Amino acid sequence: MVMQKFRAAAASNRSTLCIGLDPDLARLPEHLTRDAAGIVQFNQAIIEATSDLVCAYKPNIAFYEALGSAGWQALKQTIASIPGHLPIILDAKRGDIGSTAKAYASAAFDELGVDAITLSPYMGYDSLQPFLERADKTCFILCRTSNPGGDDVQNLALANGEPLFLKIAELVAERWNGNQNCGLVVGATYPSEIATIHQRYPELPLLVPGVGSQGGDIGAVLAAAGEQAIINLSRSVLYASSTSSFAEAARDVAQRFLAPKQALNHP
Ligand SMILES: O=c1ccn([C@@H]2O[C@H](COP(=O)(O)O)[C@@H](O)[C@H]2O)c(=O)[nH]1
Repeated sequence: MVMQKFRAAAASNRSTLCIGLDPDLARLPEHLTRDAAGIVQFNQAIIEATSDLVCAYKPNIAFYEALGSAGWQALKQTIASIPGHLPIILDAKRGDIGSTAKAYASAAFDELGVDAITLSPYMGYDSLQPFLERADKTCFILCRTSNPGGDDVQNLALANGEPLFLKIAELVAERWNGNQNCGLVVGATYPSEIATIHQRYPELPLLVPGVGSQGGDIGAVLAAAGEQAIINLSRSVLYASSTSSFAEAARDVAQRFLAPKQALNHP
């Protein structure tokens, strides 16, 4: 079961930090080439500098797809550079009719070989089934996303007065998690919603983006969900410096993230 891989990495590094590998050509350090080769060098330096501080890495597929086939190769090289004991979450937000979902699942789990993926629930069970059936992989399903526009849909009130995102959490916890391989994506920008979700479904791991660049607060997330929160930082770590010491700067940010957390665990 792949959640064991997350737990083992979190325990050995004493960390629930996930670093998002979202390489933006325009923000690469000045000395690197602004192409797929530059991205691989950049990612490898970030991974080398931080692999003892994280419980996972999360490449967002958009940044690689934007470069066409060279980007796909850069993604594969990045994945190959991540130490095998650290889980890789592909942030792809997939979800489509069953036959297409099957191809998406094969691309992620067989071709790329990642451990986990993000999924959109809005086409329902059959659109997720090819992912959920893979008991050795973890599926993080969008529930309450970090962006302000998430309100437009996720906060719509159902007949019982509750917001739609709570129904998504219920579906995941009570119907889609037969293989015990589901988690939820919940934005750090909504800590009280995280607390509600965590209180109702304490067994579900939570992937929490939105800290740092989007304004979410680590302390509030930890108070809301504690050890169940895998907290993602992307831009605030990756672009801590644009100089040749960018990897050291990234490490510093990651260490600063860990400091209050370790204090929490080991008072
Ligand atoms: O609700 C969501 C779901 C996914 N994301 C993704 O996480 C990272 C966040 O990057 P930062 O630079 O730390 O803001 C990025 O890949 C998003 O696409 C999210 O932000 N919110």
